[in-house]
Amino acid sequence: MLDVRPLGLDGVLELTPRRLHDERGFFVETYNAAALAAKGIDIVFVQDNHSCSARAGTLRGLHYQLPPRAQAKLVRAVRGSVFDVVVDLRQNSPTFAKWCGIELSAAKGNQVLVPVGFAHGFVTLEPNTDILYKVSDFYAPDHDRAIRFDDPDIGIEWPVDAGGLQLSAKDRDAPFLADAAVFKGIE
Ligand SMILES: Cc1cn([C@H]2C[C@H](O)[C@@H](COP(=O)(O)OP(=O)(O)O[C@H]3O[C@H](C)C(=O)[C@H](O)[C@H]3O)O2)c(=O)[nH]c1=O
Repeated sequence: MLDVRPLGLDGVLELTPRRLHDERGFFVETYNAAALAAKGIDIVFVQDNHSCSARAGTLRGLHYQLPPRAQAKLVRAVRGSVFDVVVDLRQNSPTFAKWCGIELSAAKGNQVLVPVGFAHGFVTLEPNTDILYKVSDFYAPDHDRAIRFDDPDIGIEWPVDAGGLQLSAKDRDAPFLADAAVFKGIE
């Protein structure tokens, strides 16, 4: 009932729960802890978040929380679509500063699992896009961090023109990776 596809960075997965269609439409278990555990994913999520972005080209990220409040995330689009990006911030990782991206859409019903140790961001691909996501620790403003979405040392190939992006001040003024706190001691 749950398809899992590795996305090339350690522990970053695309999850696609199977939709059960009938003449009314469909039903899908969007989160089932036992189904995740059966795939070796034993993360306890404690908070649900919902962000709504009115415009295409709205970019949120790259965000993460530092230890001891680091968060794993399970992200999905419930309306519209995004290009979703995950960046390895584990200093000792062979894929440090590497990124992977995937389109998440309400139509596909796919999700991305972001482990602790990674930054997360997305850009909306259409107007009125709603993203729901679970996190494995509560919001901790003092541990909340951002890195520039366009850091050349990461080199994310966003599928939208940088000129027309909508960014929060926090994201517009975020530091480059070289000046940011990263995850030490997590392999
Ligand atoms: C994340 C969060 C934020 N807030 C408050 C703080 C601000 O007053 C307001 C908007 O926060 P922010 O601008 O950080 O929201 P996004 O830019 O959507 O950031 C989120 O989206 C990127 C893609 C992520 O991966 C993170 O989960 C998260 O940082 O909500 C809360 O009250 N609780 C929370 O858990």
